[in-house]
Amino acid sequence: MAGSAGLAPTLRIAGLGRSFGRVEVLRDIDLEIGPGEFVGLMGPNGAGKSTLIKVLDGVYPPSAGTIRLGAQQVPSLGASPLVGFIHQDLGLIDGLTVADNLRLGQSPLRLVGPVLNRPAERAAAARALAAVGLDLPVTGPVGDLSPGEKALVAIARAFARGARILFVDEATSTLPPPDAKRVVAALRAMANAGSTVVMVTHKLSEILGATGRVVLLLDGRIAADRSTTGLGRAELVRMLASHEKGAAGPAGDPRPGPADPAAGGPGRTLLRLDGAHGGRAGPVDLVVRAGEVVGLTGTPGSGLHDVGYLAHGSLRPSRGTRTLAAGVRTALVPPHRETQGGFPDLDVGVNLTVSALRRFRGAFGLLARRRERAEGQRLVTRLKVRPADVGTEFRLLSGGNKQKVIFGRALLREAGVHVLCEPTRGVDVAARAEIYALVRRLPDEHTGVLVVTSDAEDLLAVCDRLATVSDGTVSDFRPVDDLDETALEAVL
Ligand SMILES: Nc1ncnc2c1ncn2[C@@H]1O[C@H](COP(=O)(O)OP(=O)(O)OP(=O)(O)O)[C@@H](O)[C@H]1O
Repeated sequence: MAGSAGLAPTLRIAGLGRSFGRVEVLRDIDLEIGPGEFVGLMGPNGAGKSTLIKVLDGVYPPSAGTIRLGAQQVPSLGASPLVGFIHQDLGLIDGLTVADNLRLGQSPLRLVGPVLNRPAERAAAARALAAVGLDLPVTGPVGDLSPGEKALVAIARAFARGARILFVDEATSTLPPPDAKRVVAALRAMANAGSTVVMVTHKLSEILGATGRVVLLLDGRIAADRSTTGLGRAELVRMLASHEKGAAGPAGDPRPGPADPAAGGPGRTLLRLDGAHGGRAGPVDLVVRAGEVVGLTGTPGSGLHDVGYLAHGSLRPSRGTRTLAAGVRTALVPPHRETQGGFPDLDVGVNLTVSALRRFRGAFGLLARRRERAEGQRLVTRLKVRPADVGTEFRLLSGGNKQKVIFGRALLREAGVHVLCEPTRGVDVAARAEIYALVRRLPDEHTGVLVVTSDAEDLLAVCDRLATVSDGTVSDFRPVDDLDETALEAVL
């Protein structure tokens, strides 16, 4: 892996700041990062991590400060061929081949005149892939690759174009654990070969397992910058928690287990799928009862999320049946917040309450606006949405804060069956603990929960029983107490 890389130049950032209107999102950022460093950039949702990356990329000019690459002061790093940026949207085109994606934006290799040198392009593509430990046909479409392979192709492309400093913004947050591990291992190999990697992540295991240095951003400032040598999980959680009340860590409170049958649940079946087919899923047999949290996991392409949509009702079974108990409503946290989540131009308050307006209707069907806003504000505070104001436009929120609002909206619906797809995607350590606590409190004699996620930590923290989805079908359920994270990853 990561063959003949030249050394990365040293990056020096001094006094960097960025404001939007009167809001100072980044302040006094000083960082010096040398060749071969693998830096993990952490911080709560809304701390300014993505804004920092965007300022460095040149998307936003800085309001203050300087950026130096080697000996040279530059307005941003985006124009330098020595620097690559990998955003969550990887910038690949599914319909093009791997080789064409790797050459995207560059002039084609030619034999003579207009005649393309396809063999040379393919050979260069194979070399680029080998540098990230990928061995797959370069003539196949990128659309056929797994999400992890796509991320590796994006990294290979940056590297092949000469990048020796790589910024990776939460590229692993949507990947199942085995894929995320492959990506992080490829980045580690690049750093070992003399490149510089700066990776934004909320995953403590990635910081501790792969990086050599952690930079903690809080409220737009650097709150800690230290080597990860000798740093343990507990201390890392403490670093975060010392600034974020409630960041008890992903373990959080112990899972209480299914509601006591003597107290009325679990037992009553709220939802059942019998031989249901829809999208890539089917045949699916599934029961969600009151008082329990049921978990489903699987790899991308397994039909996992389609099982969620079938359960929620947004996907109608083309065959088989879906039965909801009388009077039971469903609520959904969709897996892809950027495209399915919110109303970008409406404010956070409306985004929270829009699916639950009937709760706020009084006499003559009039909306009790004040009560609606107060309820929204309560959830904003509870879920630690930043900025903590129901009046903020949804589109201005950071990724993790959008996720919290979408989760809050599902809570407000007061449904009988909550279908939560990837409920903690992109949220910080404190919000994750809060979401776990809220999910654990949901099931009662009227309410059941279905968690559909590739995140093993979610399943272990909140579920009573779980099964895997593969080729669209659901395996036998196992009590979660029979499994640990390693066992779960092995089934994925
Ligand atoms: N164009 C903008 N106008 C106004 N405020 C903005 C704009 N872009 C970002 N912000 C604000 O800047 C803050 C930092 O956002 P940013 O996306 O950098 O956070 P983050 O640390 O990457 O969070 P996450 O972990 O949730 O992705 C947020 O409060 C966000 O609302």
